[in-house]
Amino acid sequence: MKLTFYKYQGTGNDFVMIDNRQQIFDKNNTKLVAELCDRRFGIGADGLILLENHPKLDFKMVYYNADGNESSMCGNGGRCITAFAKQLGIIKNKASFEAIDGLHHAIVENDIIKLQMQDVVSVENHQDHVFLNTGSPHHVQLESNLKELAIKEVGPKIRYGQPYNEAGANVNFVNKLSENIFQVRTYERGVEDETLSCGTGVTAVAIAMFEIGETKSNLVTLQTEGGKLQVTFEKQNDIFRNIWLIGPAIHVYKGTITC
Ligand SMILES: N[C@H](CCC[C@H](N)C(=O)O)C(=O)O
Repeated sequence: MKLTFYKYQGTGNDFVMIDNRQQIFDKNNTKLVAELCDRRFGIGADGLILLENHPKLDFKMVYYNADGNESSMCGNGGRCITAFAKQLGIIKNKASFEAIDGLHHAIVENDIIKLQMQDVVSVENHQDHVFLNTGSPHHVQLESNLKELAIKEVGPKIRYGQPYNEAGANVNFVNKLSENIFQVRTYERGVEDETLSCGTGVTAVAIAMFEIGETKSNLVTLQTEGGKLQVTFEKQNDIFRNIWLIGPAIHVYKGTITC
């Protein structure tokens, strides 16, 4: 089969995007998804995203990690699919779409996409880390020397360790640069490697830093290996609402592949 795909990246978190409105893609073919995401034998990406029709909303988003398995919400992917929908002429500068964690609204301002994330109702503040779910599960811990951090060794130990085990969590290491600017490195579940940024991850970091008092600002800048992201939110009665993930989403190239 000849497959047309679009390569997108959001602060270095990259995706194979497929217009699946005609339902042409074999969604149960985990091996195919992993092969397409393979950086040596395939196109290469952190994940694969299907854009599908929705009966009421602009579109539906289906997300797969690079290991080929469908997974939880991808924040950078949500920003990239919004840019993709605009490129396809499905939307102009606003979108409402369904993802695995529910309804999302998005706003396009040139290359910058603002994506509304689901509310966060629980933030677990542990002794040496914070755990919360921003559409995907995230472990957040402060780490002063991110430059020297052996993330490929330390990341999996936490991702597979207690209490996450096989189901796992994404692991975010944070260094505070100023009152409302934090440097972040992320080891991602399902990619099983460091990604240059993680959208639900930086959202988790911003909320976690506010929760533990490392910032009093509700507009937080996250410096990732792949670039700058911003997160805004409001905390009302112990619930974090009106959460927006803001940053670039770039079309890299369009291609075809026989598979
Ligand atoms: N790997 C994550 C999903 C993608 C998250 C990330 N790419 C983002 O931008 O939020 C997980 O399995 O929980």
